[in-house]
Amino acid sequence: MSTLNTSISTEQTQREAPELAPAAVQDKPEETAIEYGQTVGTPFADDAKFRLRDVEVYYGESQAIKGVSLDIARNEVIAFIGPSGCGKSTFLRCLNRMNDSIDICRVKGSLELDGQDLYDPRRDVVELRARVGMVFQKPNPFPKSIYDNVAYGPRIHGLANRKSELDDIVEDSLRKAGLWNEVKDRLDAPATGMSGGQQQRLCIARTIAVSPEVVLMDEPCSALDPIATAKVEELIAELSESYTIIIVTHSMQQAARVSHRTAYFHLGNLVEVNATDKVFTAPEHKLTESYITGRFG
Ligand SMILES: Nc1ncnc2c1ncn2[C@@H]1O[C@H](COP(=O)(O)OP(=O)(O)OP(=O)(O)O)[C@@H](O)[C@H]1O
Repeated sequence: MSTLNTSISTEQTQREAPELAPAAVQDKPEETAIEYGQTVGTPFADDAKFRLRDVEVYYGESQAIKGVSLDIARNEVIAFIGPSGCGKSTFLRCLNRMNDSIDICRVKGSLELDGQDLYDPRRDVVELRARVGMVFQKPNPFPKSIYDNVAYGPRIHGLANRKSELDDIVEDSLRKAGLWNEVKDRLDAPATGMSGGQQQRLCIARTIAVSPEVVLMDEPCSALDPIATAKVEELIAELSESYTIIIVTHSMQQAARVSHRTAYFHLGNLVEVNATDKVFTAPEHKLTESYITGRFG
């Protein structure tokens, strides 16, 4: 087990995905490892924000997550990658109990945030989702003004006593989301009139306005053009200084640019977790290697 280096520079975020090393795949665990739910690499961390053990998720009778154990360290950026349907989003949604809203979904296993049971029935889920915020694939601003989108969370959580305090939170959140200069003169304009990339950064501002500890991102750039994507990726690097960030992405280049560790999922199993450079240059598992070299997925 090693302590993660969780600092990441803008320069790192802008680098290209490293060249793959397909020759280095001999003597890797075969698919049999998956049958036993073993994960190769470094799934555990010294400074765990999330401690997740033997997590299983079912939709009715169908099992989507098959005994996944993983630590997510404080202030790390971890990317979840894998073929479509492998369970990345399902596992991500366990972390702020978004799956609770799906009637047929059952979550089993031990899931802890800061040593406390995430699924304790006494837990206030609204408070949990403020601590563990989420940014979705498609920007989903409320049909309100730019200001009110960001002020919404702080208002319902009672984070500001006076209008001036709320103004400060809105400005600070928009600055952190790299949006302040673009919108400061039109805070009363409808958010739906912004570009897609601006809307996504507004959704990030809305998420961070309630001072979360963790930000979950489910393919946050899939609806964005390359320029808007680059801005969001820069933002992820900046936010990683203050927050734990977990990002689901179909873009291996994006995972390579933004994350410290990468977790590779396959058919509901967590196959490999390693430092991102290692996953993309010298993966330990044959399935990871097959995926990153484009043999499937
Ligand atoms: N609401 C749901 N009801 C029933 N089954 C679901 C539901 N959501 C997901 N599943 C199933 O769970 C499995 C994992 O889906 P999930 O969306 O988590 O995968 P994913 O890796 O995020 O896929 P993608 O990359 O396509 O978004 C799939 O077989 C999917 O069909």
